Amino acid sequence: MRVSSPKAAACLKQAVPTAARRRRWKRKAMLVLTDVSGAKQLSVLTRRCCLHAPCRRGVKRSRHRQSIKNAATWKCAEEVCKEDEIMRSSATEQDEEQHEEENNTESPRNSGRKINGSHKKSRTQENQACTAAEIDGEAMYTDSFAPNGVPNGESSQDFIDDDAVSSGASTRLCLTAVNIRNDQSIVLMSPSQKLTFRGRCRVTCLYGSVQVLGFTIGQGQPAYCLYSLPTHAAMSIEALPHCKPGRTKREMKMEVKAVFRQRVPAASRHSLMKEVTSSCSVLLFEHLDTPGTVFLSSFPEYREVFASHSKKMNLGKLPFLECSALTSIGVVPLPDDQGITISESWMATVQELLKTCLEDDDGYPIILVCGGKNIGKSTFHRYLLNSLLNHIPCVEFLELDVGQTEFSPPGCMALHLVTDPVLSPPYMHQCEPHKMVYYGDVSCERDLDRYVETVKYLYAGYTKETPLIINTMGWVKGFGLSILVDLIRLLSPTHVVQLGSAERSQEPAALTPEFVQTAAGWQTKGKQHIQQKPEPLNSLSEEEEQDEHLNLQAGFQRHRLMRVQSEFPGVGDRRSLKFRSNVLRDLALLGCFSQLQPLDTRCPMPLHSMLPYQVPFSAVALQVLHCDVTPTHILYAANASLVALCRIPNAVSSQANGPVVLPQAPICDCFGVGIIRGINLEKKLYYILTPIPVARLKQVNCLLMGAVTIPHSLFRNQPGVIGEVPYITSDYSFDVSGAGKIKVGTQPRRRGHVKAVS
Ligand SMILES: Nc1ncnc2c1ncn2[C@@H]1O[C@H](COP(=O)(O)OP(=O)(O)OP(=O)(O)O)[C@@H](O)[C@H]1O
Repeated sequence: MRVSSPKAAACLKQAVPTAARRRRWKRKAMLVLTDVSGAKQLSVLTRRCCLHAPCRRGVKRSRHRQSIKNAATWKCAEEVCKEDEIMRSSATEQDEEQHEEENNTESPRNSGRKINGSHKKSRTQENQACTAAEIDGEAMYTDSFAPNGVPNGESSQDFIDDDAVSSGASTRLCLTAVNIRNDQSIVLMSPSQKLTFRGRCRVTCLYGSVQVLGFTIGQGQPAYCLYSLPTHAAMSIEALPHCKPGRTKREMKMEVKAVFRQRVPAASRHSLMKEVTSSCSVLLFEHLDTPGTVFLSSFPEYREVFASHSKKMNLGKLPFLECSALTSIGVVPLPDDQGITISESWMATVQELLKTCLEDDDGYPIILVCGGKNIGKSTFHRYLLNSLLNHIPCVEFLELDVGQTEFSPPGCMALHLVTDPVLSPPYMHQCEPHKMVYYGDVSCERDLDRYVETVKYLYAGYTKETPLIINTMGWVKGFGLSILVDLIRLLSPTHVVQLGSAERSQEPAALTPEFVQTAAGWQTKGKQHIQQKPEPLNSLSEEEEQDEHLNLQAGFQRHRLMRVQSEFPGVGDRRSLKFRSNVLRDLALLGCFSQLQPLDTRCPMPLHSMLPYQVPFSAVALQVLHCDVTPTHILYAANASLVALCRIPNAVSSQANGPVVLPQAPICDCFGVGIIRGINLEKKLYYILTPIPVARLKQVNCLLMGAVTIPHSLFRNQPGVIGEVPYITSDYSFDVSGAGKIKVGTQPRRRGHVKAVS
């Protein structure tokens, strides 16, 4: 945001302490969104900034202004947007219907958005539509049939040269892969054959079955979108052995040929037929572009993550295997050692948990996954989720890692009902939670009590009708360990999976039931602690009563400890990560906002060109989490901020003039996040951009702000803006108030210490 008017500068000077203004001016510094309260970004509130939201290219500024003119609640904002016709398509119910229709006739390039159970049908329909189009449209495509210099009509079966792999040179792949159309290839895989790759694709299993990250994709299942992106270890597709009782090899071969007749153009069929065996699996690979990939790759800093040509694919010095039938659709095969390493203990643990889930009659297991940072917790729970989804339709997932969330935006804690396999990094599968609370920071250090209370609130939503997987933080020492002990006591998991590594010199203590019974928690106390306490002479004090209650509530149920050794290269070493966790968080937030994109991937829309909702001050209450902001400054903190859109049980009492400020930070339902992109002081309106469905928005009556910030790339990349770029300046003096950060100590203090101070 620019501070160009003296009025704005004066306003900022008044609002912000002098200490906060001092920061060295860097030429071309982009952000004037600075810290007024230790955790919050501040931006200057001027009418100019609020009203001059940049226009979408091709839409006249005056018309744009007109469209955001009407004061309205969430509901009315929707109507205004409909009238204006430039509202992003996914926001309105009307458009949702339209999307459904579009989905059914979607081309392979457009599909691939995270699909939950209710969409499964449409995905199948989509496949059917695609099949019909393929058959009808055979003549429309030129059959590309020249992989690896093989002339048209011959298959690209090649063999790996081990020396070449170890020397880092590209080599050929021992797979039959044939390019059948511009963006489609058929791959034949023998049992146990593996394809480890980078890139993204839609995969349909036409015959046999394969396994990807623990999930089995078989014949007759819908297409699945696979994202093996350089932010995470490479994904592998492994063909499974299959036999059909009562059928001869010849009959099975005939079945494969029948599939080819249905799906493969005549010109490509012949060479494929030559390679078919009765035990092979047949996969259809399709090029994949989704609104999410197109939106994220529109940011220069993330283009490499999605680049679909091998040279640009951020492979670095990785050897890649030549297979033009795959590279032409955006998939680069790699040697298998680049994929996920599955240790013996990992596999044994998954098998045993599967057995428990499927065979135990004493209710479903509650599985808590824990371990240090970058030890492989997320990769393990993805594999476990996928393995369970092979057998049961739904698994519940409790997200307690606020810094590295799986399905929800960073800073949120959530309970999810997972019905679809997890075959992508978190930023490609952000989805609606069953129950969610905004914690408001990427670490729980600032307020451990709020963290534990939020856990209890979310756990109350667990249906107990499916297995539950709990993802925890990588903070397992000091207070982090106390919190982990609390979690085990409060949630009473049946199984605790503790990941560790032989390569780490200092491993945290084994979380055996005995250890958990005696260790000190943050809110709960261990057995020893209770025994050591002198018997109360009279009645219990209020605090002791609460402790007793928590210990009773915890119940100290004995869990089964399962230790998993992670054995992948660079385990637990942050330096070995190619992408830092803050980059992954930014990607996750952009992933959320990519849901605003139109389905037509040819024209991605930058966020600043989208029409925001307008919300009256009186309709929503505000609060800043983890720090105190005086009510008179709250709008400074709110403008150009990331906000959580929440529902509090009490009605919001409207204030005559200003914003409604909550006295305390509530623990309440959160529906997702948005960006306050402007505030109109005259009309008393917030302008908010959010991908949350309209039906949910109608329930929102509270906006919470925390220490999670808008990705800077959103400010830096505002294409199509002519002249001054909103929110950014290269002409800014850091002598102006608000230009510096106030650093707030985040070390939590023991309860006793807090008391001693008070
Ligand atoms: N079994 C594995 N084989 C190969 N690479 C792995 C494996 N497990 C994890 N990795 C890689 O290590 C990195 C960290 O993995 P992951 O995110 O699963 O760890 P984490 O413990 O959940 O991390 P955090 O503490 O940040 O939550 C990722 O790049 C991931 O792809």
